[in-house]
Amino acid sequence: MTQTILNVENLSKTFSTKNSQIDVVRDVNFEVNRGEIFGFLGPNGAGKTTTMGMLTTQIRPTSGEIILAEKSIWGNLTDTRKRISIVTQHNNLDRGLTARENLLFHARYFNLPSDEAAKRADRFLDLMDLTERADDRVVNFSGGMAQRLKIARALMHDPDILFLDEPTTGLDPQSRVLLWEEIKKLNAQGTTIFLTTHYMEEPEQLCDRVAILHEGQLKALNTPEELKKLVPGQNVVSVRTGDVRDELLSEAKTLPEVEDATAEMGTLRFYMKDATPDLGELVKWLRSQDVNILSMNLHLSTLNDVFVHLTGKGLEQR
Ligand SMILES: Nc1ncnc2c1ncn2[C@@H]1O[C@H](COP(=O)(O)OP(=O)(O)OP(=O)(O)O)[C@@H](O)[C@H]1O
Repeated sequence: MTQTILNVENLSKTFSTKNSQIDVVRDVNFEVNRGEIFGFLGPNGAGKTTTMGMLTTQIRPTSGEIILAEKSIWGNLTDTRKRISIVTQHNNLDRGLTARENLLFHARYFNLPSDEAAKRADRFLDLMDLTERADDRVVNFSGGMAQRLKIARALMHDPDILFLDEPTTGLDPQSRVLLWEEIKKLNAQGTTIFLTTHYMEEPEQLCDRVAILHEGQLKALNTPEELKKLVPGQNVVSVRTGDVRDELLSEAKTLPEVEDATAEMGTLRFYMKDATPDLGELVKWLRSQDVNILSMNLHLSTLNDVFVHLTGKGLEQR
């Protein structure tokens, strides 16, 4: 049976600056199930880090409630902080210590007996593929290794839920894929994971469910497969062109094969009705409209298409 570990109810955060107030998170509601990988997807500035800050007791909400395992997170902060763990975007490892020393130091902070700490350090170094580098100083680690070590450290006190803030930002593609594999392994061993990301591939690869955040509001929440069904036709033709005129878009929407059309940053997107659309007809029409086609591709809908469909903007766009 599905068990809820985290309930977020009517969560809002307004920051006050000198001249104005900014509503960064606006009445957000969701639940995270025990054992799942829950993704929080949105472009830069959507409010993901602020939400994570509230879920991990680092930022006080303006209003709303956060319940972890049936208790308000604000009731007993020491207890809450034992039950959660967060891996932030900053490299806050002690670079002068070895990988293993970083883990043992963290364990001391949580008062773990030293034999238990040593066992756990071995286990998590192994899980994160760092055993061979366990006694090397962190100063020599690559970005991917440092990120894996931060996750190993976060596991040392056996949290109920692990928060990962944009875990693969700044990593090269190979390290990103490796980290995805480590996260999957970790989840297969029972760890509940909440992760924020602005990469659409990440939740497609990793997450059981994904919440889509735009300008502080939750736009949709479901499995990646169900979210993709929100895109009409589920087949998308993207045409990159320098020139996207308003009248072009409204005419595109009336084409017989086209269910819907959007434009963002010099790219026209045609949501096709048919699974095997006649691209020749589309090209003919684009030429008749004097559209300069820089590139064109047909793909099954992605989470970026879902985002564009819901917000009119791409994930790369603010
Ligand atoms: N302490 C603060 N005071 C004022 N504004 C803030 C503060 N913290 C964040 N913001 C603003 O809130 C908005 C959302 O920021 P947040 O970092 O939560 O977004 P994000 O989705 O995590 O994006 P990113 O990936 O860029 O971190 C941004 O416009 C940011 O400038």
